[in-house]
Amino acid sequence: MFLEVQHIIKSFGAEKVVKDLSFSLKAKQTLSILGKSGCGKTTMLKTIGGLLSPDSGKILLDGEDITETRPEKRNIVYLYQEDLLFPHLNAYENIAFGLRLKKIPEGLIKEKVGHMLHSLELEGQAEKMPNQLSGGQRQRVSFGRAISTNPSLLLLDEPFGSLDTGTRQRMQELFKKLTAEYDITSLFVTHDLKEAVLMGDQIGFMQNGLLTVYSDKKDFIQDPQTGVQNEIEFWGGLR
Ligand SMILES: Nc1ncnc2c1ncn2[C@@H]1O[C@H](COP(=O)(O)OP(=O)(O)OP(=O)(O)O)[C@@H](O)[C@H]1O
Repeated sequence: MFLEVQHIIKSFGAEKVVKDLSFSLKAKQTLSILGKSGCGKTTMLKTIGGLLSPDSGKILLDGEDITETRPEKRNIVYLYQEDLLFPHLNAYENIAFGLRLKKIPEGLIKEKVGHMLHSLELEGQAEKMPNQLSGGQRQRVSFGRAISTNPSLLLLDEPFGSLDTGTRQRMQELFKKLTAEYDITSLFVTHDLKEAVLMGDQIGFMQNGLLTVYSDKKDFIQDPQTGVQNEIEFWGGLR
């Protein structure tokens, strides 16, 4: 398995927020994680990304134990809803930022950013500053910046939460396309049931710091805890 999370526990004071978290994920797959506010999703992502240290447990990425590795050395990108672009850099430079840090030659940066802008359907927006872009366009630039450096793992924390329904739907389609094109392995946290089903190759449900990963989408749909059955009954009741 590409990502292996083994018995992670994380507490804040007396509050045990992540309880014995264990799961694994194959390369190039997306695990979507659904859960109510406060159940520990962000804490889980931050622990995997290295922004928080677990009390105990292990994290292996591509066979390497990264539990103690500093966040900037993990090759993991954490992307969240309010993720800010650099306000003084235009769309092109925001995407190029990580590549410049890696000292990639200018010609190659031009090629990679050009390709990314095309994939993100942002041609013609390259020169715009963040405050001249729409919310959905800014989100796409953030996304481009996150994946342009080919991270081993992408952690997405409710990335489309602030977008209107139509834009959100287009971002979901674009995300699917880009994860396939850039061979991305990701954890996708969302409050949205439909989004969880659409985005995940696998689905997990988190409740009170405990994560259940379903081997099959059908099991997820049938489990009364996940809320899918309520949803089906609601829509069925309107017929
Ligand atoms: N730095 C911290 N110090 C103390 N408690 C914290 C800290 N960060 C999170 N918590 C607590 O841990 C619990 C889980 O928070 P977390 O942010 O992981 O939830 P979440 O599932 O991501 O929620 P949401 O969907 O609302 O973002 C909450 O009770 C929160 O108050």
